[in-house]
Amino acid sequence: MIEFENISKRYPDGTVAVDDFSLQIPAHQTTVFVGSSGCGKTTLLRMINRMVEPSQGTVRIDGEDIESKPAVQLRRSIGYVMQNSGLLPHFTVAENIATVPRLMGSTRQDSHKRALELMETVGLPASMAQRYPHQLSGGQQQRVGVARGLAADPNILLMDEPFGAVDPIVRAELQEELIRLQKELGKTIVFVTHDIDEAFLLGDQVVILAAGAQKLQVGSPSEIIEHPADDFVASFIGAQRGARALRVKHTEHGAVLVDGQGRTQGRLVDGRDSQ
Ligand SMILES: Nc1ncnc2c1ncn2[C@@H]1O[C@H](COP(=O)(O)OP(=O)(O)OP(=O)(O)O)[C@@H](O)[C@H]1O
Repeated sequence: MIEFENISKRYPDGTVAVDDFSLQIPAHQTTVFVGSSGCGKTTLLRMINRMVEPSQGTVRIDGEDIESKPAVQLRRSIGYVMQNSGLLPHFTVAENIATVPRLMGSTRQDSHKRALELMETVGLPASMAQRYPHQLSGGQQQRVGVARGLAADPNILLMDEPFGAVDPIVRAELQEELIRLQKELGKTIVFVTHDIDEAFLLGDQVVILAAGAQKLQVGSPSEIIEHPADDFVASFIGAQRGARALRVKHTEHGAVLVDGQGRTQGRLVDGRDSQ
């Protein structure tokens, strides 16, 4: 479990990016920080692996204050995937993935083997191992980024808008792939996005944030959709429009559900809760 306790971050120029933020992030689940640009999502994420040091407060991992751990060691033990994959342009795919195991002391041969295993895990053919990042599509580069994030077999994986720069079709593919991976690996994932649909799709716990990392609501997607904390959250999650504004339409073959654009989304099979 990751805990933020009364965390604030004031940057040297005086910007208060995070103002007294507390949260518990359960292990083996996906927690998503969602909010508009500049609300402090990246700052929060980077305080988990000490890329950013808080001005006040404590971050704990499994009960232990992370300040007690050397920053470099902590950073290497936590996976980090960022928006533009962050791949080293003069390293091949395999070399990019193998960097972390190499830094952690694995032999060249073992690290290469690990890189090939991870390529398979994230759905990349082994034939791409010797390519350079510029010889891959944006979606493939992001897969390499995810493989690299997993290379140290971390318990925690931090993902900062990892699918923000790819087109919607590839994005949907990567999201499905992450859901599949997470079922298999059960990591503690902390994911940052400004896309509420992505947050609801991927998050077990969704944290809706406003400026200064102010928590507007924390809950499962169902809790938030069923009980938005206030009108602002209701409007932010699009409760009254688009894919979440479902209406019942009666047809001669029974009731169907129609979204805000009038498109049929499914058939109403039963009035009771179903799991
Ligand atoms: N190194 C820095 N020095 C000064 N201010 C910073 C620094 N990094 C971030 N900020 C400011 O802190 C606030 C929060 O930034 P942060 O990057 O955490 O937000 P974000 O929610 O991740 O935004 P985005 O979605 O645009 O990436 C913003 O006002 C930003 O300008």
